[in-house]
Amino acid sequence: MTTGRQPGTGGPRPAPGEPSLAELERRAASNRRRPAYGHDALIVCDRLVRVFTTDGVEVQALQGLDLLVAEGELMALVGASGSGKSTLMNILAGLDVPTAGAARVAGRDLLTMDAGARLGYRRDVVGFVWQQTARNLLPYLTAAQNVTLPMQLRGGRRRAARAKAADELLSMLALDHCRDRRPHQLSGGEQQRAAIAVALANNPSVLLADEPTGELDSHTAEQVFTAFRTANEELGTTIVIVTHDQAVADEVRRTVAIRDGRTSSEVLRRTERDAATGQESLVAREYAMLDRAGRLQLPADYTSSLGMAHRVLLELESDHIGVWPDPTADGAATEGDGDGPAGTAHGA
Ligand SMILES: Nc1ncnc2c1ncn2[C@@H]1O[C@H](COP(=O)(O)OP(=O)(O)OP(=O)(O)O)[C@@H](O)[C@H]1O
Repeated sequence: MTTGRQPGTGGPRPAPGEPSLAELERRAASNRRRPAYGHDALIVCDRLVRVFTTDGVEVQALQGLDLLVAEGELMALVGASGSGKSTLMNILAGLDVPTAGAARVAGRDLLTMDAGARLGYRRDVVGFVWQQTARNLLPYLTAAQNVTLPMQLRGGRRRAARAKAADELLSMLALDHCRDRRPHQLSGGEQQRAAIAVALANNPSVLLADEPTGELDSHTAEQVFTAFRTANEELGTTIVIVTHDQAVADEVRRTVAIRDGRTSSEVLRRTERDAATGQESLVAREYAMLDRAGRLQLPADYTSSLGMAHRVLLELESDHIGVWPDPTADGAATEGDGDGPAGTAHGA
């Protein structure tokens, strides 16, 4: 990678009101004094690596994945099959251990926990909802008994208190009528909502869900998603949902895409109010991820359309970085093609 212009080696003077290069350098230096990565996040994945070895063949399921999730967030993870989503969820659930990197959830270090701490973590800190009902609910227990079971296993609450807490959870998720039914007497959507109640039984900090609406029609999926939203809003539970369901991904404020074992892009949605009409609308914007080494994954369709490969030219401007194809490369778009920089990284 070649930089077209280095700070301090010339280039146009900043326009009035724009920061000087000395100012940009000062800002860069102060960035270096920032607190540790993810110090205030509830979930911190720092250059997470997971390598599986089967019959001597290595698969790098996670390849230095960075992810921060704030307390109280409700967010979605998306990505093609094999991109590493389930591997990440299994690590966050305390069911698998990363090969390298760091992972912390609610202050617990997922790499160094011993078996006892791991058990406590799975019982008290995280709850999970899987796609397959059989993994979520015991078939011979009623919905209420399924919800009280994790409380019983944890201990500390009397029977009446457990029953009351289970009733409250089922009621919050609009499942009062299912209280005394066994899983086979519940619809698919009711089963998944009961699974959410079970996952919330011990009031975890984090609720993880892997394809929770994968086997449901869109109307039922919507009801299940509403249950997640209720848990997030009423109990403040931080929720991470892996999904292929675009409708679910569109409902949350932040959707993180994973590609080849790394976070590659994020879509943030926020409500904006039109200053003139006062009308509110939801605006979604896609961001590329800049990792802590400064690496940026440019979308393949952007780079291929401009013939970018291996080397690019960078240009630092006061408010963005321009990314240009290497004019010496075979097949690269020649300078003057198009009418602007090949790619830009505003604010990067
Ligand atoms: N236990 C394992 N042993 C060997 N390879 C594995 C194992 N688990 C996952 N992998 C491999 O790691 C990569 C990531 O798999 P993972 O299941 O995390 O992807 P995914 O994004 O969840 O896919 P899907 O959406 O299909 O569930 C894949 O190449 C997969 O084959």
